[in-house]
Amino acid sequence: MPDVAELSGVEHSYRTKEGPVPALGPLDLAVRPGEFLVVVGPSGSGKSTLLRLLAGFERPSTGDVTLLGHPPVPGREVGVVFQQPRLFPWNTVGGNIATALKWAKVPKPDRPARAAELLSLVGLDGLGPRRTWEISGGQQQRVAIARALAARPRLLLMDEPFAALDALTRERLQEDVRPLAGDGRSVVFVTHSVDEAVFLGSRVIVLTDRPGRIALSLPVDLPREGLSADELRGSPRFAALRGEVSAAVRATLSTRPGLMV
Ligand SMILES: Nc1ncnc2c1ncn2[C@@H]1O[C@H](COP(=O)(O)OP(=O)(O)OP(=O)(O)O)[C@@H](O)[C@H]1O
Repeated sequence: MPDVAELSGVEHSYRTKEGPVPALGPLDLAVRPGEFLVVVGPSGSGKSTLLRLLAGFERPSTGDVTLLGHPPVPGREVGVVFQQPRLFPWNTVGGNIATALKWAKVPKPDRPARAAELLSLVGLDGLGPRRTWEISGGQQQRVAIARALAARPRLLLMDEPFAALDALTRERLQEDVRPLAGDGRSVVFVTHSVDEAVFLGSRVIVLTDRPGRIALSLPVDLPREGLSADELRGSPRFAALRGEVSAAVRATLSTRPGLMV
């Protein structure tokens, strides 16, 4: 099967008044069908830039980005989830989903059933009529995930989506998001948490300090089914992988002055 997305020879700099700021690359990366790719790296190493390139929000300064064989078109073909849910506050949970289904050009008669299916997928059955301020932060982020899945994207991009949540809610969401990659869908997920990376990823890449290049690309050989979340997190293999990723992250910081994570 062809790769879902590909970056070849990509470098990206932002133009500023003081001159170009190199943010990413040179870098080659393929997102494979069904993979859960987690990106870890120091602050400012270009993780969000990588997602912005995949979403088509930015064009690379050098090299090529392709999504399903052509340059990505912003707002189409990928679903994006940010750190903040960014829901429409004047709308209900169901209304937020309905708007996404409308944008995704789902025929009107099909929308109620599809909205119910999406809410069920993210564990929010029956919460359609609630206002967005009547649900918790974790539930709001679940709505954001459902909304991002409305158009059945082949690629879901998630930029530190759980960073603002408490530890317990975060673990619950990790457990629910882990199965989202698979048949017909790949996920690229950015996080600062090594534990989160190893738990979620079928592959973890570690970026170097800015401009981010690939310091480590590590397949995660933990079972995707059959073990409970606690069993996975407590397994010796999980600890070994976490150690490997942590060491690579520490190595990227070793050249930095002072304390920066
Ligand atoms: N619009 C912009 N204009 C100028 N420089 C930018 C812009 N966006 C990002 N940068 C710079 O590019 C570099 C990479 O930024 P990016 O946000 O991709 O990093 P990151 O790894 O996601 O960081 P963090 O972990 O802190 O969210 C940083 O040095 C940042 O300051």
